[in-house]
Amino acid sequence: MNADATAHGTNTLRNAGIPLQLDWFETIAVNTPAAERRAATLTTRRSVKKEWQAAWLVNAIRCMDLTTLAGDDTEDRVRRLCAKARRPLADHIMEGLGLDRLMTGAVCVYPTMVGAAARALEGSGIPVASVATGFPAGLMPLDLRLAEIRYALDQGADEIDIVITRAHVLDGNWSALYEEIAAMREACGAAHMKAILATGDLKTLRNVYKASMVAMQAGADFIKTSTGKEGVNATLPVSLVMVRALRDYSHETGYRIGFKPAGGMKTAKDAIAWQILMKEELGNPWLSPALFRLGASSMLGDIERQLDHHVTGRYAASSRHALA
Ligand SMILES: O=C[C@H](O)COP(=O)(O)O
Repeated sequence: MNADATAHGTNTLRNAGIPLQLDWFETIAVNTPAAERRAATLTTRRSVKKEWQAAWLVNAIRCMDLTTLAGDDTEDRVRRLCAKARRPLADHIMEGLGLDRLMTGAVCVYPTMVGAAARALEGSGIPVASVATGFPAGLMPLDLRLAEIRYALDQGADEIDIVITRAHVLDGNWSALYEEIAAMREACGAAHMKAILATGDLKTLRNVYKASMVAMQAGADFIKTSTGKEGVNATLPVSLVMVRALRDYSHETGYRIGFKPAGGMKTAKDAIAWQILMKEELGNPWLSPALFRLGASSMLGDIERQLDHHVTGRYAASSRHALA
């Protein structure tokens, strides 16, 4: 195991991966109704109000991969997003909360936008995450997918969000999945790798557990639910199964793996629900950007609106909190 300093200065052990262990997941059974029931109770048993709510929302910003992954992205849009990542809340909200400094966990963009993001974030300490490997479908030859990782790194990416070949999961070809992810991890070098499982394409929660385990065995630093482009993106039952797999892997190996729900999360309520999941299933260490990221292109606006209300007692029109 090698010690690794994350972008936020928290020391953690980086997952080196292990040889493929089929017996850790081959016979796994997932009780879907029980997972759904457990996920449903997460948000009903706790009522988070006032200062506590504000603190959870500020933490959500610290853990957010502020994202733009659209076909009409431009360098201008990316620069505006980076400005928002540096200063996610209006001055009066920062003052009202008594905060001096706050920034997002990362900015997440397409590979051709990495250069613009890296320049705009220079000196901020905010990492640039790039999607790669034929995002979102991953249906490209492996050598081109690996070359895309190298391109993004060359442009200045600090983190790489890879996509897996869903067919390997649907066909139960675990060794092909393992080999692919291990090759990607090697191409990432020192950059942390998040493995996007595209859970909405994987058909069963059992497949979600198995794909999570293979990704971690192959050396993923984070497992991530979705690209934001599948028909169904991040859900709490899927996330519960992934964090249980993560907990099992950590228990077996001692490595702490990060979790990134992504896709379709838009509200402050979502931000709190996923943090409750992390706290209840894994504990406080998984509420820091080193081990938890919320991948979202349009959640920050609602969080800012709720924090504005907390500080001023009034709801501002959503147009006042433009972008993200
Ligand atoms: O990785 C992040 C996701 O692509 C963001 O999805 P979203 O646009 O639905 O928030």
